[in-house]
Amino acid sequence: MGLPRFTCPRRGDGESSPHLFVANCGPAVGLSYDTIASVFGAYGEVKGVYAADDSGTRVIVSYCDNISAQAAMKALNGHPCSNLGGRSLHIQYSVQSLGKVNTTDSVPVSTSASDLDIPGLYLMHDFVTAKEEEELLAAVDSRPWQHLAKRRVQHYGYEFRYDVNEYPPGVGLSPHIDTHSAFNGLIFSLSLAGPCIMEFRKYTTGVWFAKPTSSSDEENLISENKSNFLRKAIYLPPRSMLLLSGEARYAWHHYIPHHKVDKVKDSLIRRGPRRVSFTLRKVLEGPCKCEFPEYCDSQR
Ligand SMILES: O=C(O)CCC(=O)C(=O)O
Ligand SMILES: [Fe+2]
Repeated sequence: MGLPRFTCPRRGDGESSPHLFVANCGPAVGLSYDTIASVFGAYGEVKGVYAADDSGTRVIVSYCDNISAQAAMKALNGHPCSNLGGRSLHIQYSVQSLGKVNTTDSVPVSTSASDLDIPGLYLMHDFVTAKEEEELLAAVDSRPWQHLAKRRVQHYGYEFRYDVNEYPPGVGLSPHIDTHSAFNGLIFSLSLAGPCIMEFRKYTTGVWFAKPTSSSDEENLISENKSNFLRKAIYLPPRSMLLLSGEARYAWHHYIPHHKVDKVKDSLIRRGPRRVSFTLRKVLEGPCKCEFPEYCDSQR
């Protein structure tokens, strides 16, 4: 299956395109493609709304003609839009190129940690029973959630530890390494309610510094050179426990793609209404002394 391919906006693309590259807009910020199509439809006939990348926050709105695109650009660029939850969109012209993007442009997803061959990575299936899962979900749902831009969290212990994360469909997490100087060498993550895939990246030239949720990370993600890292991915079913230790914890970025459907071997697996993860970390006393200084904020 293929989708139309659009090139990133370039200087000089001018106002000659019926295709708009729209940032700060998409399922990861709570705007469905139907809603976007209907809002942009006020300025002309919309041929389609497509994901511009896998961030969930950038889309291509494709009109039948340039005039409609110009009208939408004028009306919507940089202005808070009440029909889009008050969001201000950042719009640029984009151009459609020949050919199709292969939507399977993703790394093969393994179902067991041993297939990935990343030292220190472990996945235990059925770590809790269905009954325990239900009880854990009921326990967190009885407590207040804190709303972040794309997901909800609950903190236990220290305030900066995001120990329970809730991801709605289509929402993931930008690539990051949990800060070495803040937490010790073991990070556990228990997946409940819905599945997802987790991608691991080892950057071969330098480190890609990132905080998980800032929009500038998404900019970095789009512009990064995809050949400078190794990629591997694993399927995290509900009730499984992931352990990141050693090299997996210290040297590999982990990333949850912003997908609604994941391709796992030959199956397409829908994310489900939500995924809740219990992330368990231990606060580190003193500097990190890991064996991966090139990735370590204590040793740089
Ligand atoms: O949701 C998960 O399984 C991982 C969360 C995570 O990586 C984090 O909070 O740092
Ligand atoms: Fe993390």
